[in-house]
Amino acid sequence: MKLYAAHLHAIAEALQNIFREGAYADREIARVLKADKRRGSNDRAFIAEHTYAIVRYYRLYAHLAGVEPQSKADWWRLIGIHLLLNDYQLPDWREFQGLDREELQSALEAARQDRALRESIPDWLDALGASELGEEWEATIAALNEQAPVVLRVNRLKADAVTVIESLGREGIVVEPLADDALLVTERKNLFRTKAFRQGLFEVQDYSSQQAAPALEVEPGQLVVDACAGAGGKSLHLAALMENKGRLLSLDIHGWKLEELKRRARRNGVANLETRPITSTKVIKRLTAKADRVLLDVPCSGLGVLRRNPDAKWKLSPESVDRVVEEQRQILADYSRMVKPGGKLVYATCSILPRENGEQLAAFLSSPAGEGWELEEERSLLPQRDGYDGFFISRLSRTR
Ligand SMILES: C[S@@+](CC[C@H](N)C(=O)[O-])C[C@H]1O[C@@H](n2cnc3c(N)ncnc32)[C@H](O)[C@@H]1O
Repeated sequence: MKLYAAHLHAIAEALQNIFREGAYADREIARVLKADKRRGSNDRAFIAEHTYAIVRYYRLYAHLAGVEPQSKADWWRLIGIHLLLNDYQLPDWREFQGLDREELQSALEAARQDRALRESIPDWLDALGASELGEEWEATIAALNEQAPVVLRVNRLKADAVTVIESLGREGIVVEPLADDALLVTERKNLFRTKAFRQGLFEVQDYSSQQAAPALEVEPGQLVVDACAGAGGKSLHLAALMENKGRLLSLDIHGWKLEELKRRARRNGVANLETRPITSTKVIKRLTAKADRVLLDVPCSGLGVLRRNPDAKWKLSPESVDRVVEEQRQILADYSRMVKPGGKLVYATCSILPRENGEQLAAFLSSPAGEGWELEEERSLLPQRDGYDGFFISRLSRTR
């Protein structure tokens, strides 16, 4: 593809804001793309794809460039390195002067000897991953640097797989059945503009994430609480599994996320969902021993979804991981009380660290709060083994 200076300017601006102004990569890319409405879908895809790739390989590229980028010229240098390593022919522009493909290749070979550099992650994260996952870490972090597959979940309140496949097919988008209600998108296209999406026939949701709601074994007519609902990816799935019958309470500490969930619920034809922001501990206390089912899709490090959110590598710290582990402990201890005896709870994370997953659960079960609970099932999903996001899903039942 021909290189356009305007695209590279947009990428440099996004990178500066992500790395120096603390912007989130997804929001910043959306902002940059919105700023110039004349761009076509190929231009937009180019900017998004290459910005993400440079965020992902930031440490490696900065090492090869020999700079900690601060200025526009520095970011252009990183962009040039990225393009050269991805077989682009660099135009004869002043910004790219001094960049040489062969020199770069030999510097890359040397850098590859060091895993943290090769995989472009901070040293502390490499040490943490190795100590937490042992031999599995090397393949896990390599898989987390690959581009994520795009998976859809058919909204069974409105459609079946065949309807979605045919509707998207009419708009030139090919999807293949994957398993259950999951469809794999074989070519990247803007799915959100399709008729099928606007009609609420599907949601974009990774296949690992699609396994959380079914694990809760909900039944139509139950009282189900999704206690960390966010914008509701899993609430929408729960409502479909409940066939719109019973009560689904979606809670979160951030009311604005629940507003987004309400919009999505309308599009999905969900009729049994109520949102409730957690404004005080009373919201949880009032539900003590009331729920048949509780989903705890807790805040986590997000290390299982680095493919989608590569900037998390640069935003996390050992301290922030410790903090989130403590939040999870608290949520598990307090929110599990909402389950009534005989009811069930799913504890899930999009992390690959045993500290946030199996160890967190084991600590709960051996604590006073875990008395009267039994572990029914636990599964760790790894990108290199299972093919999708890193995820942890466990189900507990309350015996008394
Ligand atoms: C992993 S995200 C949830 C994603 C969501 N379930 C989905 O499927 O789209 C975790 C959510 O927990 C929320 N959260 C953080 N601390 C919380 C707390 N103490 N109580 C309830 N929710 C909390 C965050 O705002 C965030 O939306």
